[in-house]
Amino acid sequence: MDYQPQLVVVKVGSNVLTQEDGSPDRQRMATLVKQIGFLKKQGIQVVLVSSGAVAFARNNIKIEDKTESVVRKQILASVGQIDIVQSYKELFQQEGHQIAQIVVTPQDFLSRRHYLNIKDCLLGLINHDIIPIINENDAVAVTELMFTDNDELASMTAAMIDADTLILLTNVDGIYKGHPNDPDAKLIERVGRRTSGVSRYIASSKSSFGRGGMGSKMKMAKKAAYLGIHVFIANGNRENVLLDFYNKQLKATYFEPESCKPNPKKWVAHSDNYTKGEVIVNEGAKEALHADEAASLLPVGVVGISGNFSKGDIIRIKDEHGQKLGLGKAEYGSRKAASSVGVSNQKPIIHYDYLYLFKYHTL
Ligand SMILES: Nc1ncnc2c1ncn2[C@@H]1O[C@H](COP(=O)(O)OP(=O)(O)O)[C@@H](O)[C@H]1O
Ligand SMILES: N[C@@H](CCC(=O)OP(=O)(O)O)C(=O)O
Repeated sequence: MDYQPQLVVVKVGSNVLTQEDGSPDRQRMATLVKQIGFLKKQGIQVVLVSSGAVAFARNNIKIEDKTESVVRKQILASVGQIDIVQSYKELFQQEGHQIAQIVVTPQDFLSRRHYLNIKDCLLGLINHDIIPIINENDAVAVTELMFTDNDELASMTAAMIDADTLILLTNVDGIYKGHPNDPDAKLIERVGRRTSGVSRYIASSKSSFGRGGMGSKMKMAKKAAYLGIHVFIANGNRENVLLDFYNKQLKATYFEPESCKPNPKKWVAHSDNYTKGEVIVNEGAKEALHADEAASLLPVGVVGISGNFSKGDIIRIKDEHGQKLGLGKAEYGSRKAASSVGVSNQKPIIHYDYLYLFKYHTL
């Protein structure tokens, strides 16, 4: 953990920003803003991914009982987002910082070009010393068009801007070997490349306003660490959580980063829900992909193609038993791919730099 952070993505969960009765916890928000101000004074750039839009509006507006749940959420989020950003604006202003609001949907990450547009915008803001505050555009992102939660959005953002650190702030100190309310449950302090069996400790229970739960936090943390990012799951309700991070005294579950991966691989890794087609591979290809040596996927190991995809689209890789193995960017479209199934001496259908295997984030 001995490194000097320079670009940090901090994600704040709804629970950190709300009191037990569900009302906004502006005191907590102020404490976090002050600490982000401190990090910035030390020369560390910070991007904030903040939940809380729904939670900030929940106690403020009365919605008719008959309102459909999706519309209810849309109303709450679009009202609450103003409040949350207004509060951040006032608090950051007191610390002498300017902020910018970015609201996104998963579709914004779909094409490489659009992805790079968001990246340019974020880096532009950072280079002008403005703190970007990101949230999902909950007013339009509904049902299957949503991020799993803001942990996914934060992990995507950290990978996109090549951040060195991702801090996921929630209402517990990290992942426990048991339920966090159980006094005998021990905190898992470090997760490395070879750590396994963590998922068995994850209970499906969520904090009262959380969306994805600890399972999604863990998956995203592991993915980001594989891509080369230092990841901490820590307790945003602890008074000095970000100062402790700076002083290397943070109580947290820390995910050790592996070697930093090229940016295109980071994009592919987060495209799980947006695939346009599938390639089915045989056992030999599966072994080659899972070997320690880096390997691209060649048509000779492909036994089937499905879906209608074009060059540049993200496709899913499955084995012959239907098990999902990973993702990659198609080097050619489905028609050409289908004609080269099983043929040797062909150019890769997925190049290694654009390949992501799910084995990297299972724990
Ligand atoms: N093994 C575990 N260790 C820690 N927390 C866990 C574990 N299993 C489930 N949880 C739950 O995960 C919750 C945090 O996830 P979530 O509700 O999504 O928070 P957030 O709103 O901060 O994103 C904790 O409040 C806790 O109840
Ligand atoms: N975008 C939503 C939060 C969604 C979400 O992922 O919440 P959380 O699990 O608390 O980080 C909002 O601002 O209310």
